[in-house]
Amino acid sequence: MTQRLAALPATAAALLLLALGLVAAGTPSIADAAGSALIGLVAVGQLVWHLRRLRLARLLLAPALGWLALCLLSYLLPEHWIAHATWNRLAAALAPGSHVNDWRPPLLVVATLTLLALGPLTRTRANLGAPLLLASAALGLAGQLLEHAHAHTLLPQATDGIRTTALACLLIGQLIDTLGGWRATRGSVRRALWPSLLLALLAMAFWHHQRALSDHQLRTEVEAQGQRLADRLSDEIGAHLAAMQRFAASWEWHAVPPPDAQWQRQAALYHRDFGYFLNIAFIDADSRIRRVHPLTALNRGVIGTRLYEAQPAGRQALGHALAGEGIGSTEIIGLLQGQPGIVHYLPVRRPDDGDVMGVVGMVVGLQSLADTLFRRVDPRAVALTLRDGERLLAHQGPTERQGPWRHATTLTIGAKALTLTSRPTLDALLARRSRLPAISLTAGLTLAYLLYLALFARHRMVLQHRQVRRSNRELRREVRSRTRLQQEVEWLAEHDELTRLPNRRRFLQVLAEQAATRPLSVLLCDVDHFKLVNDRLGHLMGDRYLAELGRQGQAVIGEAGGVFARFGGEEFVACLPGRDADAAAAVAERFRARLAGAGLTHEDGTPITLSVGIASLTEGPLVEDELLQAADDALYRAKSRGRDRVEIAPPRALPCAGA
Ligand SMILES: Nc1nc2c(ncn2[C@@H]2O[C@H](COP(=O)(O)OP(=O)(O)OP(=O)(O)O)[C@@H](O)[C@H]2O)c(=O)[nH]1
Repeated sequence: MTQRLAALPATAAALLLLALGLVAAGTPSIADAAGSALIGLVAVGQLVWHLRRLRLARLLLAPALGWLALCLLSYLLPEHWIAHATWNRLAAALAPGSHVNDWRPPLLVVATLTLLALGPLTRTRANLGAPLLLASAALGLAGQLLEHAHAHTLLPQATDGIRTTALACLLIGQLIDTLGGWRATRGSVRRALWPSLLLALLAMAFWHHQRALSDHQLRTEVEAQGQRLADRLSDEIGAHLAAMQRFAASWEWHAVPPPDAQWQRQAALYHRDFGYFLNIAFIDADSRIRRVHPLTALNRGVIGTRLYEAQPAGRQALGHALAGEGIGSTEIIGLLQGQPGIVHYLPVRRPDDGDVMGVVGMVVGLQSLADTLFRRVDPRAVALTLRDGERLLAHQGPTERQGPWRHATTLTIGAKALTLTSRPTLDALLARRSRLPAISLTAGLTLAYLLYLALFARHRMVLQHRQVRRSNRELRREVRSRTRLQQEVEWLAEHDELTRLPNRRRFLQVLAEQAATRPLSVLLCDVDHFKLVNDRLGHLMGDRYLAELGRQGQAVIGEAGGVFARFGGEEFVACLPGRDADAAAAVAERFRARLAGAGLTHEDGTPITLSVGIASLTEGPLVEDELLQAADDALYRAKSRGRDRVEIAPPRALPCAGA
């Protein structure tokens, strides 16, 4: 309860931060709003979870997880399965003009949020992997903080400070709330967490390395592609210079000015092949324009114009060519066609004396040249610019959502060095970007999660097995002690504890077992004046006497093949199967004699004596009570006749068969 309350402020702080961030941004971009909404959804889900409205929390977190799953898929699925453009179309359907990157946070943020959203769904249960999810989320967050040092990557993985802090608040809230729940299984959590966390860390390090490698490769490709493009354009420029020279050389055998029809025909061919030759003119030695192609209304007006006066910017280049010093090229000048361009002047010499009889003027429109050169490049994938220093001469492709890398190279047109810059668009780069790092990260984190589950379950099983073994051992010990007790109880039920002889009950069983044995004698023995022993020597000594008496009797009766038992008090009984009365009397006498020598004496030194009554059965059925009664009667007689003697019950006193 206390933990739950302590977790609430952290989660509430996350929501507050997000709200403040949105308010401070004024009109936030779709990316900002979507990122905050996603974190906010998880935060509200977690807040409700802290309040233990688990069902509602699940309802709130499910859409967030669905959104995150889509983001993850957009990072993982190969381009030929779902193209980057398709994801962009999906994004545009959600909000016109938006792109997939507006709706999906960086991969590391997606991973952290997914792990945080899964936390409440596992409900703090260590056996469902909650500790690893939280620890991996912490790793993801740490990765985002470190990511600020790697801003040169294609897509930085860190989100802004407010959202990163909000994520940290969510993490702290969850940690406070869940820590207590793992106390019961902390041993297993510790065992499972470290190896799997190490695997998660390795997955992140591997992802980072792979991403840097793949970005480096992509960047190298961009540079190579830019260089290939520059080479192609240089070739094209080389081709048009050669064509210009061929064209100028073809007029050396003609009159001045060349015949107009022929001029128009020849120039038209070049104009068709090199569309950026906006005008092709023949200028005589007096710098007057004599022929021009195409014959547009504008061009008709310039025929006869003296270029020295009409075009001061080109005077030097024209003079250079007319003086026979080679091709003269102007600086970049504004053309009548409304675009920047260069005019090349190529001298036409008389074949006999080599004098310059005129020049061919080629007006190259730089925008048209760029259009021709750029035509082979997809304007959606690469933005191209042609610059003269800072001055933009031509541009093709988008100006927004450009990738972070550009390739610049120098193109020389005549004497002019221009800069050609190619910059692939972000979407083109993302479409070409390898999915392998994202797959590595996702697979690594999943493996770490599975490893955690396996190690945790294994450790729990080991503990349970240990517990079962301990219980088994205790159970076996209990069974042994109960068996011992049972045996003792059983023994006590049939024996006398003091003398360790069979008791009355056992004796009666033994007697019953001998029911068919004839002759069968029973001896009832009673210690004489035993009360005196107790009174004078004490009960303890009386007990010792009884125990010794038992041993002596057991020895004598056992020797005779009988059973000796304690009948009660100081009374003993013996059963002698196969012995008649006389044989039993002889055994009784042996017992008395042995007792006399056993050293058991009264206080005055007189030996302890014994009175014995014997009853024998030679025929007929055994009736135990009657046989014992007869022996008791005989004992009584022995007592009354002075004790320390053996008396035999008269045979007639015994029951007869059928009597
Ligand atoms: N120490 C001890 N005394 C016992 C035990 N069982 C019975 N006695 C005693 O045995 C004595 C029996 O006394 P009595 O029955 O009066 O007989 P007696 O003194 O032996 O005299 P007679 O049998 O008539 O010769 C009593 O004092 C009992 O207390 C026992 O287990 N231990």
